[in-house]
This record gives sequence, C-alpha cells and structure tokens, in this order.
Amino acid sequence: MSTASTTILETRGIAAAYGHAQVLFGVDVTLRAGEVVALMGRNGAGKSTTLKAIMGVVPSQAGTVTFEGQDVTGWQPYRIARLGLGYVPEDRRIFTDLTVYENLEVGRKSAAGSPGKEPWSLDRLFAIFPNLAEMKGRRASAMSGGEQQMLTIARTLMGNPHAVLLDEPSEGLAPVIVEQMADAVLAMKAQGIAVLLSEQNLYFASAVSDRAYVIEKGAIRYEGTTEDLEANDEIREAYLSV
Ligand SMILES: Nc1ncnc2c1ncn2[C@@H]1O[C@H](COP(=O)(O)OP(=O)(O)OP(=O)(O)O)[C@@H](O)[C@H]1O
Repeated sequence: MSTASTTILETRGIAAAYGHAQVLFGVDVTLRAGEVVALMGRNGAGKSTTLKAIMGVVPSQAGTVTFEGQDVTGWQPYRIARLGLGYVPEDRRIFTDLTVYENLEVGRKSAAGSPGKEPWSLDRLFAIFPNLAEMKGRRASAMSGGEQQMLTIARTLMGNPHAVLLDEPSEGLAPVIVEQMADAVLAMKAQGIAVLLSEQNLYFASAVSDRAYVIEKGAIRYEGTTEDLEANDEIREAYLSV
C-alpha cells in the first residue's frame, strides 16, 4: 500500500534538445503517491518538453526517469504507458469522427499492477465528468475545446493509470470549464491517482496542487508548496506571468 510519501515518479538531471537547440538543462522533479504537483512557467519555459521527456516522446540526452521504482529512461512511450503512467498531451488526440462513448471504449485497457484497484468503468467516469455523460452519443467533432479536453482525460483514465501527466489542462478553457477541470483533477486525486500537470495559471494550480515547481529556460528555479508560491512575489514576478 503506498503512502503519501512514496515516490511514484522521479526525474534526475534530465536534459533534452530539439535538433541543436537544448531546451532542458538537468530537470529534477518528484511526484509522490497521492499528490498533485504543478510544473509552472511561462510560454517556452520547458514544461511540455519535461513531460514529453518523462514519457519518452522526446529523447532525454542525460539523466534518469524512474517510475514506481523502475528505471524507464529511454523507454518507448507505449511501454511507459503500459506500466501505468498516463499522458494527456496539449493537442487533444481524440478521434473526432467517433462519439464520446466510442472514444472512451478505445481507451479501455488494463494497466499493469494495480492490485485491489477497481478498473475504471464508464459509470465511474461519468460520475466525475457529468457533462460527458450528457453527450455520450455525440461525435467529438461537435464538442467544444473544453469538452474535448475532458474527453481526452477521461479516455486516459480508461487505461487505468496509477499516475497521469497533464499538459496545460486549463489552457484556453472558459472559466466555467476551468472549474469543472479543477473538479476532475481533484476527483482523480481522490481516486488515488497522482498527477503531474504543467500549468501557467497560478489560480488553477493553487486550486488543485499540493506542491509546485517553477521552470524557466529549461531548469527548475523554485520548488515549494503552492501556498508558499502564491505568497512569494519575487518568484512570481520573475518567472510567472501573474
Ligand atoms: N518541436 C519543437 N521543435 C523545436 N523547438 C521546440 C519544439 N517544441 C518546443 N520547442 C522549443 O523548446 C522550448 C521549450 O518549449 P516547451 O513547449 O517545452 O515550453 P512550455 O513551457 O511547455 O511552453 P508552452 O506553454 O508554450 O507549451 C521553447 O523554446 C520552444 O520553442
């Protein structure tokens, strides 16, 4: 049984580049069981690349990624996903020709090693995403961006992950949908899923996260509770847009 202090995901010194342009310079991030952690920073700071490097979507040139005690550095994304790490990228990769229901069925798979955990069912998902329940038969192409974002997360949960990486879940969402998104993240946490999310919105991050890292130019500049971050004018002004 994991406790709040068990490390579920850890990066040590990860570096990554696009061609000759290095964008991550030794990033250390830890996610413990049961936590929601925000990776904050301005546009281009390296948030998405950090999540991609964890997931093996971009190769890390240095450093290590450990998931549930296993060194997964250099693994293919599908293998990491199979271990139980879900990933929701910024671009919503849903099937627009399929209905909400069909998209969720496509996501159904069992992740390794979640003993005693009930697999996600559509009923459980719809309890967390009531708006999706109301539009089960709708094609994804006829949904708003925010609804598609919810669907992407719901579909990831159908894979029964133990932890999830969420890339900018609140980006571009109307305020009412941002609130629903915050509820969904908290519901995931209540179900025992650890979440590492990238975020620019301090309001959203504080509503859902226990701790935050601030990244700038590909390196972590601050680490602390979201409360401390909110109270730290210097860090906020230097590295965040708020
Ligand atoms: N596919 C790519 N090819 C080349 N450079 C890239 C690519 N993706 C990102 N970059 C560059 O890498 C740096 C980090 O980008 P990244 O997307 O990780 O930032 P971010 O903090 O997630 O910002 P955003 O909120 O804009 O997504 C930026 O300078 C960006 O221009």
